[in-house]
Amino acid sequence: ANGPVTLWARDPKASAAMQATRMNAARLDGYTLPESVTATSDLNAVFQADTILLAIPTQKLGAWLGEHAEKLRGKRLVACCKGIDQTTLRGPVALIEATVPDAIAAMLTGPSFAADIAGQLPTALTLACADEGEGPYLQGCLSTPTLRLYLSPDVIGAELGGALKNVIAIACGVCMGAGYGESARAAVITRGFAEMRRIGKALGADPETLTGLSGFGDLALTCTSDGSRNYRFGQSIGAAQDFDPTTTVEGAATAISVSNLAKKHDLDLPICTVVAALSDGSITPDTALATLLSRPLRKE
Ligand SMILES: NC(=O)C1=CN([C@@H]2O[C@H](COP(=O)(O)OP(=O)(O)OC[C@H]3O[C@@H](n4cnc5c(N)ncnc54)[C@H](OP(=O)(O)O)[C@@H]3O)[C@@H](O)[C@H]2O)C=CC1
Ligand SMILES: O=C(CO)COP(=O)(O)O
Repeated sequence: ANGPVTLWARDPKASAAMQATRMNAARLDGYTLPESVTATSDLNAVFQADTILLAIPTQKLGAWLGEHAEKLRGKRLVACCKGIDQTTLRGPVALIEATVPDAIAAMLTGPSFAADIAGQLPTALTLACADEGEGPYLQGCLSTPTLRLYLSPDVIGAELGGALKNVIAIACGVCMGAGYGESARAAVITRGFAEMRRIGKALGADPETLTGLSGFGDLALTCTSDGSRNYRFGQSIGAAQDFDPTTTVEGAATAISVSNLAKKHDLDLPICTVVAALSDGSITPDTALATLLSRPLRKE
């Protein structure tokens, strides 16, 4: 809405259809693109911009950045994806910093279904940027009358909140799909949030960030709504139903990254660990439940 904006998609047919129909029928049907948006599959149009929002799924982001690193030098690169890369155990901002070191890296994250933003429903997000000069600029140019951005310097906390809430959302979906009940789901949200804070502490996040929109806020949305693909993926595991394998479910891959982070930093992360095993089908929901309930009793 604050365009002009170029919307790049790798598929020329998809971008041509978007430009012609002003709709993205495959990904976000029913919403009209603002006039200020031009869809293209020409990467040179992207490289002409000074500010680029990256909405490629996290597991694909590192390779894309590596391929185009030279052209991205000095740009403002705002990551919109939520996950932890399995190969490097880095979040999206850390991937940018490692691949394009002289870019200005930022993270846009928080509770926001794409359809809600496209429908101009009121939404509040975190814009995290460690650069004190560029953060307020990005906050200003990406805010709209219905999209309210809160600025944070804590990119590590913002990355972790968005990545980890997807893992906990899968656990909540399993809980509801298997019929374990809403009290159990509340326990998973709360103890999952404890795991998020534990990881945050180990990796140097500001604890306040995880209580904000990018952590608690997104956890609240994603763990309670079947608008979330991660939650629906969990529901399908819980109910032993099929799930469309082409759907983007960031939490499944991120759960494996988190299990590896747990080993690396010697962290006790029981919910994230069972989500990794549930996602690849190596344990059943009942085994996951028994594993969690048989742990030694402890202080809260
Ligand atoms: N949808 C939502 O409500 C929200 C999503 N996010 C985050 O945004 C990120 C993307 O999710 P979302 O847009 O919903 O996912 P979708 O599955 O709807 O779209 C993914 C897009 O990424 C493209 N893509 C995939 N791999 C590559 C690649 N290697 N190179 C270039 N483009 C690629 C796909 O292209 P193609 O069509 O050609 O496959 C597609 O256009 C995720 O991290 C998600 O967590 C964050 C907040 C809200
Ligand atoms: O991140 C999101 C909402 O904030 C979207 O969640 P899903 O990826 O689970 O659909």
